[in-house]
Amino acid sequence: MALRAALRKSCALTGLFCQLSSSRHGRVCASPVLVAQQRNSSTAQNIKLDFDQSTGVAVMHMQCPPVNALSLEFLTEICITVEKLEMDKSCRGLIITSSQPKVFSAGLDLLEMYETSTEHRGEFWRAVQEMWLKLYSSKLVTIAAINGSSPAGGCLMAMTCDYRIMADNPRYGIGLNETQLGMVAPFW
Ligand SMILES: CCCCCCCC/C=C\C/C=C/C(=O)SCCNC(=O)CCNC(=O)[C@H](O)C(C)(C)COP(=O)(O)OP(=O)(O)OC[C@H]1O[C@@H](n2cnc3c(N)ncnc32)[C@H](O)[C@@H]1OP(=O)(O)O
Repeated sequence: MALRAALRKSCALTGLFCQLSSSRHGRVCASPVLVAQQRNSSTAQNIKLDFDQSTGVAVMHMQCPPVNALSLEFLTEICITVEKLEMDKSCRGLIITSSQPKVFSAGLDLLEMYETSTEHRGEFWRAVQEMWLKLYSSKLVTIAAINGSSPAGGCLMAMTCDYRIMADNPRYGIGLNETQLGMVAPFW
């Protein structure tokens, strides 16, 4: 709550918060095709991007059903979207939120690690690393608007943003729980 109050006082971020409730004024950006093709991935189907050029604020709605699990494809889409926004000089802030009910992101897609090849897992973990490094080092002001549960990789994603705001609902959990799955994140 203190964070939210502090942020509300910040003139620089006023536009970003307005965007949370006014994305209908935004325009939808083109799909990030280029890098997707380089990576042999499909275009962004799991992200709805509202970008209001008058405020310079983009809202990335994650809509990868059912729970925004971070698959290789979805991680790639997220990275490409951030890259494209960073290349747009009129963009200064990014809000990341979820279109899925009750879940911000369920974290890494467990199916990417189950009975997949060593090579695939290598590519997957590189994409994980790239996602959080890209967000963490972004020149954009980044805000995670956490409107649902956000375990493990979902929490990581939120942590790498500059600010986090979480819906006040006791049913929504957030934290680094991956060790409970016997999972230790690799070094980077
Ligand atoms: C600043 C740098 C610091 C570095 C720190 C390092 C941090 C470590 C980095 C990475 C490690 C991260 C590892 C992971 O993320 S592993 C994944 C961990 N995630 C979980 O354990 C979440 C498990 N899921 C849940 O708890 C719940 O599903 C829920 C709360 C997200 C949603 O609950 P609910 O609405 O009740 O839905 P369901 O449980 O019924 O699920 C619906 C559907 O979705 C499937 N599903 C859920 N989670 C995942 C997932 N992670 N991957 C793939 N699929 C998932 C679930 O199986 C259901 O499928 P269905 O039966 O076919 O319908």
